[in-house]
Amino acid sequence: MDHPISPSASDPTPRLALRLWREALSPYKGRLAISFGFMVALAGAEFAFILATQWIFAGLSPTEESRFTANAADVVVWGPVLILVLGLFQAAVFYGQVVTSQGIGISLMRDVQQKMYDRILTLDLAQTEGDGAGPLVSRFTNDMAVLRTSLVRAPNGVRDGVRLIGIVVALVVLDPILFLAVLLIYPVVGLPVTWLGKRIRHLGRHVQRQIGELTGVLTESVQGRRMITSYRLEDYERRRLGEAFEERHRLLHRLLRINAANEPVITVIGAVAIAAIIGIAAFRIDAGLMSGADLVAFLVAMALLSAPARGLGTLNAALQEGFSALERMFDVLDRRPTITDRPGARSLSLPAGPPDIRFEGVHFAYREGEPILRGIDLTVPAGATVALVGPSGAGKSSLFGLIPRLYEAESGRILIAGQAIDSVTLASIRDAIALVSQDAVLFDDTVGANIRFGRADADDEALKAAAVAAAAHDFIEALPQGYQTPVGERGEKLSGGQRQRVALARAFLKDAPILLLDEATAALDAESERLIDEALKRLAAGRTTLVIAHRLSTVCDADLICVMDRGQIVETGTHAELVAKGGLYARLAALQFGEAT
Ligand SMILES: Nc1ncnc2c1ncn2[C@@H]1O[C@H](COP(=O)(O)OP(=O)(O)OP(=O)(O)O)[C@@H](O)[C@H]1O
Repeated sequence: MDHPISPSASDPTPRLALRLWREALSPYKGRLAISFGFMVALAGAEFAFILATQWIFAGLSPTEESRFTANAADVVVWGPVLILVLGLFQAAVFYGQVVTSQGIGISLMRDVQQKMYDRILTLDLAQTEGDGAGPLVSRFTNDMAVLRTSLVRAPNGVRDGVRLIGIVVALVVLDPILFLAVLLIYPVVGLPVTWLGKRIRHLGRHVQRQIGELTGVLTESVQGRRMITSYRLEDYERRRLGEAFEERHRLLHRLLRINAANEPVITVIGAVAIAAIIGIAAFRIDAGLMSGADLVAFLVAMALLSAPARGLGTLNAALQEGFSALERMFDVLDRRPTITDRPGARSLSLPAGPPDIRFEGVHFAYREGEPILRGIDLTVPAGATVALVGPSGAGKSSLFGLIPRLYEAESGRILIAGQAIDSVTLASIRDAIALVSQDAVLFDDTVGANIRFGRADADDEALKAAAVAAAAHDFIEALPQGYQTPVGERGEKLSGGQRQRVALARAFLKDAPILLLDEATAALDAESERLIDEALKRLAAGRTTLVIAHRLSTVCDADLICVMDRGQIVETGTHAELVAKGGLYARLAALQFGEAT
């Protein structure tokens, strides 16, 4: 696996942002431009709103001669209209901005999801199975959720930035000197708020930790009732728990006081700031450098400033979280499969009849140093049925997995019709193999669709013929919607035996020359067992079949039985030969098939 993007000492954010742009955002250039246009329009509307208040208040200020100034008549008519129009315009661009920019986020998520899934489909099984599956699924669930939050907040942050610029320009236009004064005042009055915020977070963590400790003590104490009662430790425990309850009470009270102080402190600070502004403004108005209307507009602008300023304050945290989720998602996109077609690989060329399969000195391990298959030599003659038996963990399923190249052998060769499987294309090998596994994997679709996975272009006649051959047609016809009946998640609406027959029908439809059959271990009722047995016989006829056998009837019918133990083939022969030999098979058969042997 290569990981070009890995956490490093240097800040990965610029690199991630660049990559996000190149691989995900650039197709949305047009929509991004529109969305930015809306943001600028919104900022413009706010700017206009501030100046409109100034114009209105300038018009409505009483003068000595009359109750209104000269342009009052205009203001009385047009003031309300202007505010209304600006409000409507703001509402419309706000809506447009949210829909376009968050719409881009939603589309981007779909793209990344699709890309990740496409990548996963190409990966080796080893990279996605077992331990690998959980983290991969979490890329789609947890990381996607985090990314979604960021994708909502990032455009809001840009919008807040643009709005802030508009408001600051308005403040400068109204009175640059007063604006400078605000710039100096704000950091000073802002300090207590920051300090309070830190205290609240600190205390909050403390409370969380104490709750954890208390839970531990409580659990210990409640579970230890037997001990407490028999040793009469009640008083000791009451004191011990009492101290913990008291500590919690004390912490919660502190948190309460500090939380309760938060709002009042903000109010006081706001009052101090506004008082300072009014104080300074009073001097400037008195000196004729500023009008009362300027001051009103200035205060309106200050009020408008707080929302975008708060939004920008929390933007960074949201972005950082989003980027780390994105990094983990890119990591999936950067993975590469190791089992691939060799350059210039040709299709497997198949003989007219079924092909033979040969294993030559095959060694295999999932992890280095833990060999699973150790020197497998095995020939499955063309058209024959070979049964694999052996204790659990012997390596039977692993041997199966090597044939369609789900996993790669460490050494040795596997040949189909004389061609090494790693020299031909993956698609042609997988086309030549029908796999019927014991868990009979069905997807949440109709019965018909599940069979058709065998061969997508099969017509209804072929579909029905396959179902008949698999002894599935009758039960399917009896379902409420016949072939159109949904099977439910993992085929839960069908019985175990029915699921297996659907899986068999799929293999009939695929009509591949090689059959890999992993028999069900779960017991079926006698009727299902008989139907499946007969279907299997029909399916194996004229194909080269390798079967992991769990049933007596299968081993008795096999041309050859290979007994595996700890990664090796330890015995081969027919059922009768192996029973007579009295080795591992004889013991296994006695255990597994009981008196039947
Ligand atoms: N995907 C995997 N990753 C790592 N180890 C695995 C994996 N699959 C199987 N193994 C290990 O390989 C060994 C052989 O397993 P395998 O499934 O091939 O045996 P089996 O003979 O088919 O057993 P069973 O009849 O129980 O299915 C076991 O020790 C198992 O734990």
